[in-house]
Amino acid sequence: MLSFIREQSPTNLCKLSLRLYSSSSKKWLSRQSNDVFVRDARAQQYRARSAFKLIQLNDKHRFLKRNANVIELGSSPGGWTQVIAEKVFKGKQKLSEEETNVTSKAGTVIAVDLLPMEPIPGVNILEGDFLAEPTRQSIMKILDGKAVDVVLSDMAPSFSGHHMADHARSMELCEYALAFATNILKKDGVFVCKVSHLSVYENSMLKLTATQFFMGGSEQDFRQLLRKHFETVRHEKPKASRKESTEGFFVAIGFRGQTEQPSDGF
Ligand SMILES: C[S@@+](CC[C@H](N)C(=O)[O-])C[C@H]1O[C@@H](n2cnc3c(N)ncnc32)[C@H](O)[C@@H]1O
Repeated sequence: MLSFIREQSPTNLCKLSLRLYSSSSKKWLSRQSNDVFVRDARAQQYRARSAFKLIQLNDKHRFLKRNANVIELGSSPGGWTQVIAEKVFKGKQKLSEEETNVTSKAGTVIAVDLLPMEPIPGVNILEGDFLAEPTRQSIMKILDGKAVDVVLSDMAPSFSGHHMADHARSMELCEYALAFATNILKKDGVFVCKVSHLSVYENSMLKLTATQFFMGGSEQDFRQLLRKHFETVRHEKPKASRKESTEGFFVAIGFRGQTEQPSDGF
């Protein structure tokens, strides 16, 4: 491959990259227009097709309940948050825009992301790094001592393109999220976390196709850790998660309760 690139003149390389670029953007456009979840997300006014991943996880495991206290990590642009708000505030009179960023008497939803996010009625949106102390302090302030029913993490690092490094960073975010969850969840609480699996790639002429996923050592260790804290641990790949995507989700149900002295979660 490298020798092929070296043999090309600068003009040829330019033409080649333009062809590749336009063919990959065409592919992306055609994938978007043929994707049933993209269409459904538009029809149902979800901000992202990812909303259906959470809908499918919840349809199977039923962890989002009316009036629950829910913390979502990695929430922007807000597809998951819309689903969470629908379930938690279900049956309540439609919350108005003014009720954004308030603590509801019954049911609190806190959505955290590095990126800004459009408001969702009833939801407390925190823009900040979940790993930073001030962000966690803001979460605790909003909770005001309330026990948490569900912690979800759809956090993903900015991908560097180096798969092993991206995988390691993604697992690190999972570990931080779990440490935090085990400090604030109530007994029998639920933790849902996205993981990015290692993959075996079929690499042909600048076409990268993930063909197989497997759990590396760090995911096995993480699953063991989840088993230590939760009664039931399931690995899920909802239909809405693209086959070629290396992502998967752990759903951990039945938090056994805090065993050690609570720390700040890290
Ligand atoms: C896949 S997106 C989330 C999509 C969202 N669940 C939805 O349905 O719209 C992953 C998000 O994780 C966020 N993220 C990554 N690291 C973070 C961190 N340390 N603190 C807060 N958010 C983080 C990113 O900014 C990004 O918006």
